[in-house]
Amino acid sequence: MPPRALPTWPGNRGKGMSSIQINNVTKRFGDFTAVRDLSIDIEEGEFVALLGPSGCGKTTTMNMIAGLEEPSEGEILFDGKDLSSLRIQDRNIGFVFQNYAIFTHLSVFKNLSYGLEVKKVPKPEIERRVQAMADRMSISHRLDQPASSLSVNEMQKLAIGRSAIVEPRIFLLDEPLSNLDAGFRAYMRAELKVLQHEFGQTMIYVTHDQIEAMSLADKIAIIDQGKLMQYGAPLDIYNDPQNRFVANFVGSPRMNLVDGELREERGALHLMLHGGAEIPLSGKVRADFTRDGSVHGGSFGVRPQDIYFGDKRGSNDIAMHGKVEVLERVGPKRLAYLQVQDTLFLAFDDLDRLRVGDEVPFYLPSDKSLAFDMKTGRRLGGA
Ligand SMILES: Nc1ncnc2c1ncn2[C@@H]1O[C@H](COP(=O)(O)OP(=O)(O)OP(=O)(O)O)[C@@H](O)[C@H]1O
Repeated sequence: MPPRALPTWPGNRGKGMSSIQINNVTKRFGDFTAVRDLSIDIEEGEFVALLGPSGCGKTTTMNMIAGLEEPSEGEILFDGKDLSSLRIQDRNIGFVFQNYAIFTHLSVFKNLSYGLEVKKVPKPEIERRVQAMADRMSISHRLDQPASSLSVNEMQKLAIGRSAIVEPRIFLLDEPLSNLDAGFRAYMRAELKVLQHEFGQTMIYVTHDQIEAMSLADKIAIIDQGKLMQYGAPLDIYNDPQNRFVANFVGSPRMNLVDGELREERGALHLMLHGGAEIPLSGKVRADFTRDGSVHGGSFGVRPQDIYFGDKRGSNDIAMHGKVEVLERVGPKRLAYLQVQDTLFLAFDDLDRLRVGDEVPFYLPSDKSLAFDMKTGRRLGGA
């Protein structure tokens, strides 16, 4: 792994960060609606990830913030002001795209100095700032070389340094790490977090990688088919997903989400799963399913990390029985695939005693299990 760069950047705190308000923004391309009635408040200095599957409207949202696309409806305010009449180059927004946008025929120095020259910064000041940024990015030994001679990893650092050097009020990053190999990607993830802290800029980061979003962002906006599904701090989203889409999208390994019909018999409520198994509901998750009285079918959600084996720990925890189909090593733990009729549950083998083929009891903790309405996908009950 490359060594951490030692010098720190003097930073931008208090020098021109921006808050951004996206108010009821819709973007249509002809008959197609790419973004629907989107509202997000971003505080100054915050690091916000736009997260969602391919084609959900992340880049379109980013382009509207940048001024590259106009909203069909709604408005975007910077520090409470509408900048739509300002030229893009006057908005003071920095970009880093997946494909770098580096001038490969120019030297590393020229790439770094370009934005400052456009702003007519005095020459000695340019030299000082280029040197400081090159030191910060550990590419100062490459300053005189053409950018085309850089490795992919150095190129990525140059792309970030080039945008950061002009100290934009807002930094937009669109999948900036997707071309990197896994090791350097993890390093750059950590490095970006440090840089954001040093630069102090408002950053918006587009990604379809939930691990990247969870580890980097102060807040995540999860988007599906142009609609905002949830906006909040990573842990709040992880612990308290507001709908089935978010529950399914966030978390690794994914949450167990099983669908079925509710059936009540002599006071006992069961979720009859489509694969033939049934979950006897009790405690909090039972109350969640029945709270509004109108739900007949639902999804039951429980994270693999919350299922347990051995002795029952909570009086309302739900006892199940399944066959260990597969054991898969994930780091220091083993992930068990438990077959219950036609339904599979994933759980971590927390006692490290399971063997493939075993028929074992396991427990679903009622207070950590989630209920979703099957029709709308909305969360029932809640934290
Ligand atoms: N100029 C355009 N004209 C027509 N449709 C467009 C245009 N730009 C984007 N779209 C469509 O809008 C939808 C959202 O695209 P967008 O690029 O914002 O998604 P995304 O979430 O960034 O996806 P990806 O991760 O694949 O880039 C897609 O279906 C895309 O085909």
